[in-house]
Amino acid sequence: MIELKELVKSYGKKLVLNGISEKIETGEFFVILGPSGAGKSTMLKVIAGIEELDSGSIVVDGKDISRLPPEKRNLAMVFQNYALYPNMTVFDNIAFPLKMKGVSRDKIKEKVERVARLLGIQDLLKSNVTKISGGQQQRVAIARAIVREPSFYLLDEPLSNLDARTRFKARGELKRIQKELGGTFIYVTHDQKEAMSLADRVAVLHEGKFEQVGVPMELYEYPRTKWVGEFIGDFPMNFIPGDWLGAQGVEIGFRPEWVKLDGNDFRGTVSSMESVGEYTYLFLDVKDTKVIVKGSGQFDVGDEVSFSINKCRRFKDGFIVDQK
Ligand SMILES: Nc1ncnc2c1ncn2[C@@H]1O[C@H](COP(=O)(O)OP(=O)(O)OP(=O)(O)O)[C@@H](O)[C@H]1O
Repeated sequence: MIELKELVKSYGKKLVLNGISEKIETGEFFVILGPSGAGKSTMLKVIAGIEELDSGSIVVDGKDISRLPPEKRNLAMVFQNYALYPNMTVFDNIAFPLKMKGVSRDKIKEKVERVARLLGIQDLLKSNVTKISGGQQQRVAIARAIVREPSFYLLDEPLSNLDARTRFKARGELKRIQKELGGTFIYVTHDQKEAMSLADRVAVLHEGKFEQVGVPMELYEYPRTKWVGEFIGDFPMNFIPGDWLGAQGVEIGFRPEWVKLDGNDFRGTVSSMESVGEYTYLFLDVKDTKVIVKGSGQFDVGDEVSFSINKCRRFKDGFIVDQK
């Protein structure tokens, strides 16, 4: 288990991590999600020991590693740009950390071949790393991290250089590899889709704190704050004054698909639209508020649409009131 205890980190006057605590289970795929500049990379750097904490501690399997230098922390880090050694073969890249440790040649061969098989790159071992695709390079980077058998892994948006389709495939692969390894992954991304599809649990980083930590469905269904409701989802959660539905002193939050079109509670005018396959997201002006609803069929800007809300959550002072 990895315990993050009251992590605080600032750069000059800028407080980036403002007392973060969480326990990450062994074998968990833990994703830290936040917008650009939220402090995700900083979080990984303090765990890795590349940046020093102002205060707080990191305890791994009961041992405080916070004051250890990076190389003594027994973790592996995979970055956005894989930083592979360009003039070496795939084999030599993967073997590199083992050579540094003085592992014997036979043992290196055995280990490299094993991780290469795990990642499906066994046929590329003799290739130069600059002559393989981005997706393959990414696997080499992961193989190089895995081969050291670290106690856990830190991944900083490792899929962000891949095109959308390869990325989708790579996510599935990564999840499979993680399960096969039984490794603990701490993975940071600003892409909520990626977070939702990979994570056992997601931590939403906002203003130096984990604003919510939970399984993906929980974050989607019961966002702890309005901010999380707007941040998670292909489209933000809608918010309307409670009194529209007869509820005083609260705001009502609902997802675009939690409505029934042609229902008779509200009317709105289509101001724009976005088609996603067979569905269309309609951006409506309803009274003085913007509301997004999901529909199917033909619509035009300027159309009048009526709808009712099937499911909703109540929020007070920015926080959810309804419990699961
Ligand atoms: N070495 C540094 N010196 C000063 N400020 C820094 C340093 N590194 C990061 N920051 C600042 O700390 C904040 C958090 O940066 P960080 O890179 O951790 O964010 P991030 O969530 O990873 O962003 P992104 O998704 O854009 O990579 C930013 O405001 C950034 O400008």
